[in-house]
Amino acid sequence: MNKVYLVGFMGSGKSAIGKRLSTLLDIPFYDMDAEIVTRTGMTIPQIFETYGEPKFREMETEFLRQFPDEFCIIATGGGVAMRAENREIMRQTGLVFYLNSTFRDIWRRVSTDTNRPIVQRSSRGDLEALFLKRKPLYLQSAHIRVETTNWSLNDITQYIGFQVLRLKNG
Ligand SMILES: Nc1ncnc2c1ncn2[C@@H]1O[C@H](COP(=O)(O)OP(=O)(O)O)[C@@H](O)[C@H]1O
Ligand SMILES: O=C(O)C1=C[C@@H](OP(=O)(O)O)[C@@H](O)[C@H](O)C1
Ligand SMILES: [Mg+2]
Repeated sequence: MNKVYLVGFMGSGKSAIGKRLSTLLDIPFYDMDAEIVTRTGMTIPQIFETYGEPKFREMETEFLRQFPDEFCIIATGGGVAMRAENREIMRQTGLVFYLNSTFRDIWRRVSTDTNRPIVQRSSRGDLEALFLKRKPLYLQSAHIRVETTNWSLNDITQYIGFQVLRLKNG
């Protein structure tokens, strides 16, 4: 096990926890969205608008395929665990944590965000349907499920850090 992957729906805390976890464990952190933004020189909404969602999904898979072998934290985007190839790469190259949140928390966090094109084009009902549809695939991709409701970012970070050290050294 080398990489630590965080998966889960938009707003479940993957990026925020990934960053904290990287500080706690003193290992590098990569946010897949931020990496794709840097590589393309475009924002996520611009990529969706210019090239379309399928091309963005291809960029995500390409990122996973080419990423070097190193002990690091990777915050995935919320759609990454939907592709079988992505799930396979993640499970074979690392330990996958699913951050499980309630839809109520998710909606509170993301509904006004303009940087998530899927939120922009969805009603609350549409987004909740997507949340329910995706959940089984997050579960399929993950080695460990983390319940985040009523937990602070620091609590969740400490818990995942403890599990990583336990599994890496054990
Ligand atoms: N457990 C939590 N407690 C408090 N705030 C949270 C929690 N999880 C996420 N957040 C906040 O919700 C927002 C979205 O989180 P983010 O890390 O961007 O999610 P993701 O990368 O999974 O889409 C951020 O402002 C983050 O700080
Ligand atoms: O769930 C999704 O399909 C997406 C989630 C986003 O990442 P976060 O989960 O970090 O918001 C980003 O990759 C893009 O807007 C698509
Ligand atoms: Mg994120």
